[in-house]
Amino acid sequence: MTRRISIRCFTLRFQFPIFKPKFNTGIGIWKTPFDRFNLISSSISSHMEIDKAIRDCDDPRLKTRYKNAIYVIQRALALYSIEEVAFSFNGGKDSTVLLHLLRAGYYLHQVEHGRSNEGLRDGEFTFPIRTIYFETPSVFPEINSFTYETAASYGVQLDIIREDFKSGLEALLKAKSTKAIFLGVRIGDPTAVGQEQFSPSSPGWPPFMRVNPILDWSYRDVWAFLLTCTVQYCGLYDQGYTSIGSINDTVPNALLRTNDSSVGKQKFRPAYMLSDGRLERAGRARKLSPVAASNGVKCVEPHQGSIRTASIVAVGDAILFGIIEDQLGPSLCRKLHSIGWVISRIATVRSEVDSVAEEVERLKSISDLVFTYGGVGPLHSDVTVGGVAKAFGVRLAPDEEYEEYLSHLFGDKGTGDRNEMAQLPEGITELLEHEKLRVPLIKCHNVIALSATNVDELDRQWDALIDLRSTNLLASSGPFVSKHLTTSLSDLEVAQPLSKISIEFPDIYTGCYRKSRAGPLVITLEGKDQETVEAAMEALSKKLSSGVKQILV
Ligand SMILES: Cc1cc2nc3c(=O)[nH]c(=O)nc-3n(C[C@H](O)[C@H](O)[C@H](O)COP(=O)(O)O)c2cc1C
Ligand SMILES: Nc1ncnc2c1ncn2[C@@H]1O[C@H](COP(=O)(O)OP(=O)(O)OP(=O)(O)O)[C@@H](O)[C@H]1O
Ligand SMILES: [Mg+2]
Repeated sequence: MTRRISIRCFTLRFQFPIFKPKFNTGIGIWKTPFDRFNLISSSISSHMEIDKAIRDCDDPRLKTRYKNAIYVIQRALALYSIEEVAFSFNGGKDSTVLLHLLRAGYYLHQVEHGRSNEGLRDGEFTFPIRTIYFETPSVFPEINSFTYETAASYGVQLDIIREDFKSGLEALLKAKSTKAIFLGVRIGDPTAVGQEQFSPSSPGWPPFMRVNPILDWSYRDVWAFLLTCTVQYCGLYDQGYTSIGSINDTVPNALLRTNDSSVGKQKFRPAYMLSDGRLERAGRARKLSPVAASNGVKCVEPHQGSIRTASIVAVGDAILFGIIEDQLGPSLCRKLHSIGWVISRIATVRSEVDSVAEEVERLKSISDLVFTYGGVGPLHSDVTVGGVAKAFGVRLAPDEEYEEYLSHLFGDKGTGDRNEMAQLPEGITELLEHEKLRVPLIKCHNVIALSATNVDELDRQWDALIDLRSTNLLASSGPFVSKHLTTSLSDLEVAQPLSKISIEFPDIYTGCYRKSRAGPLVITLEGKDQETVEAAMEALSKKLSSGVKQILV
């Protein structure tokens, strides 16, 4: 059964190695960022040396990524003339990688066509591809100066555009015949969803081909390349920035914060120290709460006293057929309730992609967080992740970071060449890592796919989620205060006074149950504010007068 297999999958112990870039460049071995500064002066500047640095390095994954990216660049240069292509450069790390790939790719393309001297001016290589930079008033000054300085260093002629992307591109295409634009977009970027290495611009945009040579590169590939090639990158990345937007929406990544507060100012480790590349954009949502950010909705930070809602989707035919009794749902409800969250719905669905997708799609728009459990694993009935992808309208794509976790768990006992379990919703997946978890939890916007298959595992995953303070996912919204009352009155006698209380105290939840038909009725009043709950209880006791047996706290 799915559930058993999943238990086995996730109970082995292993430690995912923090990304330690291999700095063996053939020039020297870097150990610390400090060493890196010493090396900058001897940094590689020639386009040929980029190619050599990669060939000489001992990182097979980087070599493969490089080879594929160069292949895409060469295909583009074969399909379009040099006048018909442009490069969209903004000084960010991804576009810096692409700049150097284009330098190497163009050189290799020329060599292939027996024209290795073209593009050389006074022994210096002039970057031959028209380069566009959309400069905005809200750009980080460090990014702006890096963009200009880099352009000057590598003979790049920058076309500065001070319009929005669409209008700027329209004007560019009118002025100069541009058929293809190179971009440093990578899978995982919100804008990458649905893109291939060659993707026509979207409907409504001016017509050109978007060429994405590093689409399949991971965060660590980017850093492995920049460090291996010893090329300069914008200094903000050494100050904890991991993905850079505008000054209004970008802060250093809290996951890189150091404990050193001696100087009274927060300090951050460099970007390449971030171990989980999926959290690269964690510094890109300063003004949004995590939940709202993932919904694309603007709202204030979560605060004590506000109501936060969760929904739960249990996936499993075995629950619906009555073969197993679901214990995780009630346990999760108790946990959420204990931190003041309101559970709006708990639904159990068949182990079918469409059933999961339908429920998740509905609940994700009415809840702050949706939890799923069941249906995670290697079996054909393990459809939850596929259902979540479908709910968000994205496809499943291989996820290297996750694959690495799984290969640590399974070794060679994977499921063949393509590990289906390592296919995650493309462009929207965040891996929630924690030392208590053998495998990180999968989070897609406001949906968390729990892999727990029993209450112990659920406890562990819950503790990890609570502990992930940097994500502030499960911030307490202020605990509920409750008071109970027992009465010997009948339901009919209680009905009217209770409905009056609901009207008088709209913020109070009321609930009634009897342990047995003949036993007393237990009424619960619950709310966030102690005084209101007490006032409601007093009002109710007065209304029931002699029928009240006991008030319990
Ligand atoms: C050269 C270029 C071409 C773009 N083409 C498209 C496009 O075809 N469709 C689209 O929706 N967005 C397009 N965009 C916009 C990007 O997808 C994205 O909105 C932009 O890079 C801002 O990303 P950010 O919000 O992460 O800063 C393009 C941007 C640039 C610079
Ligand atoms: N203002 C801009 N001018 C020119 N190109 C841009 C601009 N903004 C984005 N792009 C293009 O879109 C790509 C993706 O942008 P994105 O912000 O994801 O990456 P980046 O800026 O290179 O690196 P980072 O993720 O660290 O910010 C860039 O590599 C670049 O090709
Ligand atoms: Mg950027």
